[in-house]
Amino acid sequence: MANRNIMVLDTTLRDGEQVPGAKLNMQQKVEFAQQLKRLKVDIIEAGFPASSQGDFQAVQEIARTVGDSVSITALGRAVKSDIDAVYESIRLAQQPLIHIVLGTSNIHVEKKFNRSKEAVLQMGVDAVRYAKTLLPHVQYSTEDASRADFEYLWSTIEAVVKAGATMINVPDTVGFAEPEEFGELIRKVNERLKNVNPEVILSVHCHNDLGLATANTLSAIKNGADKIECTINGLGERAGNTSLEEVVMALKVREARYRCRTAIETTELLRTSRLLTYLTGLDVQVNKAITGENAFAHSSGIHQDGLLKDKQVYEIMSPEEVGADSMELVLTARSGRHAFKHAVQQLGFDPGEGEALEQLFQRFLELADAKKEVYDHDLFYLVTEHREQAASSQQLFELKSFQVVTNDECPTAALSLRKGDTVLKGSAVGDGPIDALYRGIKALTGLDVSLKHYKINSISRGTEAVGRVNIQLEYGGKIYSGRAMDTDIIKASAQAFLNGMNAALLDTANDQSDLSGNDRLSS
Ligand SMILES: CC(=O)SCCNC(=O)CCNC(=O)[C@H](O)C(C)(C)COP(=O)(O)OP(=O)(O)OC[C@H]1O[C@@H](n2cnc3c(N)ncnc32)[C@H](O)[C@@H]1OP(=O)(O)O
Ligand SMILES: CC(C)C(=O)C(=O)O
Ligand SMILES: [Mg+2]
Repeated sequence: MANRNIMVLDTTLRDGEQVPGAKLNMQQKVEFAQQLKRLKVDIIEAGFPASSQGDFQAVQEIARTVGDSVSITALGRAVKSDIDAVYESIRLAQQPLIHIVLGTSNIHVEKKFNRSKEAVLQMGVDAVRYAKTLLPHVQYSTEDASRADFEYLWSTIEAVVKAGATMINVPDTVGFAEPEEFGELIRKVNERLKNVNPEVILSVHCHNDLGLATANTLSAIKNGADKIECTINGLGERAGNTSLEEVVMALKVREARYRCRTAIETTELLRTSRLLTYLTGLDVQVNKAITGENAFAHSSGIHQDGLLKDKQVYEIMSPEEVGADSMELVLTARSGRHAFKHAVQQLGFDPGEGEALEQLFQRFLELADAKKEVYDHDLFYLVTEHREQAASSQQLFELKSFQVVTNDECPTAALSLRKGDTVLKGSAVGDGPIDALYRGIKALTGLDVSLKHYKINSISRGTEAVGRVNIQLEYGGKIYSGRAMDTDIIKASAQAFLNGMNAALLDTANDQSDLSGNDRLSS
């Protein structure tokens, strides 16, 4: 049996934008919509045009500039003026779709609208009839469906389908459903819907209040849903929406079980997630499935050993499949001899055997206990010092001291670095303290690097919180990462930048030795 196609509607620009702090301007929305097109989503929900002139214009601009090969929709209430705003904003797209929402649960009908069920149902029918005079494609969302009385929900669906709705969206608006129950709801709706009009597309829209959005969406797919609504990074009202990357990868990795596929270009997933983080300033938790920083990082010895023997031992999908760099082995005091040996060999050294290896490994453990994470340049020092090859370590930079003065006028950084036996001192001004620091480091090292990514997270609470800084820089056409942790976030920022530079220097040294056929770094 051929795999079933599941349509993907991305609502990051509508439900995702309902998150406090996630407000984007028009240019940012268009940039994100362009990335969604590269990701190959089927439908982009671009906004709620009746809410403000700014949102109307953003939806219109997305429809005009991005809506040539991807369907564009926007949301409105079951109110004529909202539907007019939706129509006017999306009509320039090639495949415009009007989206109308109206509550179906007793709570919504009684508390929000204070009307009879019949009156609310009629509002929905009238809204769909009106929308159909404007466009052929109309989606109707039965808001709060998972808490609705089933027979009332069904009469609403039947009535709006008869009025011309071409898509029925069943939302778990408040994230109340659990997977078995939601699957059963979709199975029942699907069964009846196919008898009324088999052409109508059945869609689901889940929220994550109990952390079940992905599970509920997958359960709905198993039970006949043709279309899913999701957001990148699971961004959305309250605890968020179904995370697009999680459902798409679950369908891909467990294809044999679901027998469903989406058109999503999975290698664009991480790029899309990073763009959203950059545009909104809302970070992804480090252990978030698929797009979290640690999603493909392995730090314990038994896992690292298994992965080095065969990636499948601890990897169910390859990082490259979602657009991430290849798997990352993070060296910590929980790492074992296999991972340590591998890292030393990657640097171009021979880690030795027997007693020699054991001595080196014990020194590594001491360092790892003190430093939490051990980076390439730490290993480099460890190995070269151990072998009395101090001359080779002349090329790496170490932070000796720094002072940053920050004010409105000209934030300034004064710092000194050590390079082998030489101490380099200098200062710089910048747009802010980190900018001043990085300008100073660049001037002292003389390395023409460009900073591509800077991220800081707090990894503990209180005034003693440890800041973890991750950077990416470009040097010689390649991207290098650096990270560092410290209770002083300015120090962590300087150290991460230097770690990235040292990684670039080590790589360059290795490339040169490869070219000359003379392994300069090995003993
Ligand atoms: C589950 C969801 O995510 S639904 C989408 C949520 N998105 C948004 O709310 C978009 C942003 N919202 C807005 O900009 C504004 O709330 C607007 C423009 C929609 C409405 O603003 P206002 O006219 O000032 O109304 P306000 O928001 O205070 O109240 C909502 C009104 O719409 C009514 N309403 C709510 N949902 C619907 C609906 N689906 N269909 C028709 N009327 C509705 C409410 O009953 C209330 O009407 P009332 O004044 O008669 O009691
Ligand atoms: C508009 C609808 C689909 C919605 O966002 C919800 O019910 O959560
Ligand atoms: Mg929602």
